[in-house]
Amino acid sequence: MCTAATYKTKNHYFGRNLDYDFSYGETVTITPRNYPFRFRRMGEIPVHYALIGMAFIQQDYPLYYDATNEMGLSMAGLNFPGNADYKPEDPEKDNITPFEFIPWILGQCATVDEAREKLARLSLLNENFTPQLPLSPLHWMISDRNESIVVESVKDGLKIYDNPVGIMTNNPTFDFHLTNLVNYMGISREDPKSRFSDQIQFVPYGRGMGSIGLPGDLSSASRFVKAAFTRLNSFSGESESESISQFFHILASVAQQKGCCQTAQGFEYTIYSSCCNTDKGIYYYTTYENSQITGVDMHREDLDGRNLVSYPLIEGQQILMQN
Ligand SMILES: C[C@H](CCC(=O)NCCS(=O)(=O)O)[C@H]1CC[C@H]2[C@@H]3[C@H](O)C[C@@H]4C[C@H](O)CC[C@]4(C)[C@H]3C[C@H](O)[C@]12C
Repeated sequence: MCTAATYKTKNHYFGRNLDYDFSYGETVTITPRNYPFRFRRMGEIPVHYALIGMAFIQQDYPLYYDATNEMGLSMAGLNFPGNADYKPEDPEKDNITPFEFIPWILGQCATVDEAREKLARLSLLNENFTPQLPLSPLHWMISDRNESIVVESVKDGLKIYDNPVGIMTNNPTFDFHLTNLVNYMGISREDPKSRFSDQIQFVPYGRGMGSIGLPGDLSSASRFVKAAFTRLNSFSGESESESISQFFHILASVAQQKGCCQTAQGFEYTIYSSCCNTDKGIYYYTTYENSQITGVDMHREDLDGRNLVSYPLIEGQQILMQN
């Protein structure tokens, strides 16, 4: 399971929980402007926007999970098993493999509107990175500081949804999540008013009772509702510290603790949580065992370089002893 989110104060923030049962060895990866992006069917883009995000580097290629470019456009891929359907080559379209999708959009687009133009010609090509690294079934959220969309390549084509909620999780398709949210319209941050019956008057016996019924389970549908409620009711100051603290709290509301979701390989857990200040190009993260927020600033690197820059995750707790 995974959850992605956006958040805006003075700056704009984009990030996600990466929930899975094992790690590929991903690193915070900066792709500078002059690293040549070679596409399987679309030739080479020698110069493009610089990117920062989380990626698994293979054969000197950044396989991004989520990233932001220097213009503040961001993108995250989340699992979409059983629904993702990638296509054979279509001579009428821009054929991009799913693992090239983040570089293709973030390398060239500054806004969601520009991404929409590229998406109008796009087909997601059914071609593996290598036989050892087959394609993952994914869907994506793309966001700038003003709006978000969701992209799903399914049996009957490429679907693009406006995402007014600024949250995304996993299955089923995105339209379900928006409809499902309506089931929770009675939930509120305020004390509930009794509408049970006019024959009996209820008085709340404690705080937080307006949110009774908000789901707390780990399913994708429930995480969507919980994260949407938390994000849409979020209140924080505008400083960097207050904003990223609030962002990590939104993600924490749907984080997964080891042991609660069993898989064939073990347990699904929140391997990392990320929060990118998309205006400043600073990528913050925590890991399951490192609650300290660590940051990597793309503008401290040579963005005109040609080589990938990779920061291994700091994974152990950084405990500050106070005595
Ligand atoms: C597993 C990750 C998604 C996490 C998630 O959504 N979990 C939910 C599980 S569930 O539905 O609820 O069961 C996805 C997100 C990005 C994916 C990676 C990126 O797409 C980059 C490459 C792409 C290659 O084709 C496969 C390896 C890979 C390195 C992918 C492995 C894996 O599928 C990742 C890491």
